[in-house]
Amino acid sequence: MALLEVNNLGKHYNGETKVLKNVNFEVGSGEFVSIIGPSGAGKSTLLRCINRMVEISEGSVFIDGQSVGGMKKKSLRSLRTNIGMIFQHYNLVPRLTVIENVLHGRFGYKTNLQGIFGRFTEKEKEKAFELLDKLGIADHAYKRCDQLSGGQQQRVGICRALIQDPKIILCDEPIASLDPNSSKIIMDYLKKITNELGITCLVNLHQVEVAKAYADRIIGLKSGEIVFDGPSKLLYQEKIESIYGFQQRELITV
Ligand SMILES: Nc1ncnc2c1ncn2[C@@H]1O[C@H](COP(=O)(O)OP(=O)(O)OP(=O)(O)O)[C@@H](O)[C@H]1O
Repeated sequence: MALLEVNNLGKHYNGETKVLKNVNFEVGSGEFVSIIGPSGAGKSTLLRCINRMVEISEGSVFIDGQSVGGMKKKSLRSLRTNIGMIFQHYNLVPRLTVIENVLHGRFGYKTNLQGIFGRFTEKEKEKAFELLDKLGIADHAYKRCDQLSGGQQQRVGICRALIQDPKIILCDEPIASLDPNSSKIIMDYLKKITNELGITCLVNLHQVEVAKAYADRIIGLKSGEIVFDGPSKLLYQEKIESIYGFQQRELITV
């Protein structure tokens, strides 16, 4: 059984034009898949449907055999402990420290009261330090997050996702705000997570050349439809141009 199954997924916002149309694919454990496509193709919406940050309009999404669409609040909260999220703008709490932000990744396992009072076990704190150390930012543990560079903040985002013990990590343009050096560090870590921990990574990317360099498999979206799904090495220039259109040719260097 695939870890993620997306069946005939359709999505419209407010009953208007369909943003996703009949999207079908499966992703197995430990796969590193990149989703590419022009602006507005529906990449973010697809990730949001998978963890139900937005409601699914048609079709179904299964994670580990559980249907995401039909879930009540409590089951959804429990399911989401399996899904790490990494965002373009990090989504950290800027005035809190690095370590506090990482520990936020454990909220899904806490009662509301434990969460409010920030009650974390020694084991959780040790794990948080261990992760920060692995990502090379343990020295910053007690700094406020807004004192860190973008690349460092994204590493905090990765630690926050990992401390959840997720089965899958959804990354929505994780390097769109970063310079090339920081982007490489982040992509290397994401790849490492998949290779060493067997965690599935689904990564939305604008940069086709990065997707080709890192992903085993690429899914190309255009106007809400899958127009390519296959090994990265089979995504040829012609297909890339048909996904993005000729006018954007200069933006795509492969
Ligand atoms: N909350 C919303 N309400 C209404 N329309 C939305 C909403 N979110 C996205 N859309 C529309 O859905 C379409 C797909 O948007 P989405 O953000 O999923 O695309 P994307 O491929 O991730 O784009 P980008 O690469 O620019 O982030 C766009 O036309 C967008 O305007």
